[in-house]
Amino acid sequence: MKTDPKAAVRFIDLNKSYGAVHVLHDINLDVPEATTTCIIGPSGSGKSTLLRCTNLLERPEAGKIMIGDEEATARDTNIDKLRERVGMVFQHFCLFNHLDVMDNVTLALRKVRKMGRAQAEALAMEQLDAVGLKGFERRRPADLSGGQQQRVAIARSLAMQPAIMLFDEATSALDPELVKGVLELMGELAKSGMTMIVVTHEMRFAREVAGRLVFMDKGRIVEQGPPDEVFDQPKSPRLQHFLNQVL
Ligand SMILES: Nc1ncnc2c1ncn2[C@@H]1O[C@H](COP(=O)(O)OP(=O)(O)OP(=O)(O)O)[C@@H](O)[C@H]1O
Repeated sequence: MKTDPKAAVRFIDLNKSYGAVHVLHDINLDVPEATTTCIIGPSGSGKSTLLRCTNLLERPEAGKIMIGDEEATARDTNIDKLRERVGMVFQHFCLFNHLDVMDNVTLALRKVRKMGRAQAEALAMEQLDAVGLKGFERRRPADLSGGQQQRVAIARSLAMQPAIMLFDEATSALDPELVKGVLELMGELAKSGMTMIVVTHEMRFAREVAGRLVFMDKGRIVEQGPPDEVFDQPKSPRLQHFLNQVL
């Protein structure tokens, strides 16, 4: 296989099943550094599963995932350390509703990183400021809009200073008027040089922000390349059919 020497994440012959259902088939993919790789494809094609394997929320039963020079799928991987390096933002935010914004953002810094409260809060303030939520520190998630909750989730991930960020349909649960702001924030993060893998149904975002686009169908990577090429010159009938439906 031809490999990218600067790959931040490398999936090698990855296979994943849920019981008898084989969901990922022989995935081979290099995710370049400092680039946004968008994964698109029909519902149930395995996009989220691939993302969730990347930080071991799911364990593949065959194949390897390399994060830089380290094999994430090795038996002795320290999962906390892996998730410090590989942050993840979910569709449904996954905030702790009984904690305020500041405590949501600082929790992992204090419990996983063992950082003192003052230092953790200073770091959290920087990130809350960066996502436009300065002044919201003492609010509870229930008192925020969905877009603001998603910004808290992004700030929480960024506070851990990850090398790679995973976004799993981060705007799918938002009211339409709140989608734009979160996509803009993700776009800024991409421009800043963060390595990102983004599962999305937002085709405009994928075209404008992605450096690389990956089309999955039925658990396989069917096509990949620069967004303009994938959108404008789809080779496979499956991608052509998908684009006809979503564009
Ligand atoms: N925890 C699970 N247990 C059993 N089957 C699962 C589980 N998670 C996902 N699946 C199945 O695996 C397949 C791939 O699901 P996945 O969520 O990865 O697809 P997707 O492309 O992200 O879909 P969507 O765009 O709808 O989110 C689907 O058939 C789904 O039903």
